[in-house]
Amino acid sequence: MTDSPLDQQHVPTDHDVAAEVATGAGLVLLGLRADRSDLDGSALKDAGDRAAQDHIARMLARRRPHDAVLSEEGAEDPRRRSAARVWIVDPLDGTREFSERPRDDWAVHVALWESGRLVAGAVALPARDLTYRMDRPAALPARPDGPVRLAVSRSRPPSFVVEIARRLGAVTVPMGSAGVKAMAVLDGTVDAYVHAGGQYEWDSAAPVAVATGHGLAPTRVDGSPLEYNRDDPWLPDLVVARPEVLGVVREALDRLL
Ligand SMILES: Nc1ncnc2c1ncn2[C@@H]1O[C@H](COP(=O)(O)O)[C@@H](OP(=O)(O)O)[C@H]1O
Ligand SMILES: [Mg+2]
Repeated sequence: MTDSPLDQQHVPTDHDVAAEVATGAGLVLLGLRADRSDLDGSALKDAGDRAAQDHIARMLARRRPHDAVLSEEGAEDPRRRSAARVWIVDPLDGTREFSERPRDDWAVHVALWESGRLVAGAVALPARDLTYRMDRPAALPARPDGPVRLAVSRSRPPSFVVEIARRLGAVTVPMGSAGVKAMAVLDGTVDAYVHAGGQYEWDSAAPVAVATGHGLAPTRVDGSPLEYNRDDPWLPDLVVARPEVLGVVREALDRLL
């Protein structure tokens, strides 16, 4: 029996939408960076934030018109407090690195929160031509012997994380963007990403969705669950660790807190 034309139509899942929207915004950002050589520094950051936000808002309105959106660059959407489905978006994470051509450590984050949990998400790393998806996990590469490798902010490494690294005898690996750091755990570049001292829900939602899809169990630094779509989107700390180091990282965090 052959499928009817309707059966053959591909109905995009929420995962597909997250990946399509994040990848598409990444292409817009790459184009902007290539075409607008007249822009630099804060002008390029602002243009990037705006172009990616416009693309994402337009695509989500087209693909998922009934859902609310919480975006770093968007106006507060009053529907989001009562909505069952909210897209949590950072149109350009690692804005500073985006503005420093030719750095590639910047990302686009698109996640979907539904009734209390993250159910879809994608992190695009446009300058590396990669999009990580919650629903397409790859096995983590084997961990090499040696000290724990911790991803930290290259521009403002939190003193809390520097102290954790000292106590663990860890090597710190500086890079921009929360999404890039979380994906560096998945691609085996580092063993863990620990952050404290300030961040918002959009900085971690999509990276946490993707890391969860890859079998990891991200938490707050005190081990409590990460909660999204709260009234105040301030969500200042995060731990994403591969299983082999989670125990020692947790122990160091518990001692310091
Ligand atoms: N102390 C802090 N307060 C607020 N946001 C912070 C922060 N430290 C890091 N972030 C945000 O987390 C993201 C990753 O930062 P970093 O590259 O330093 O690790 C950046 O997002 P944006 O680039 O979207 O602003 C940055 O603004
Ligand atoms: Mg961000």
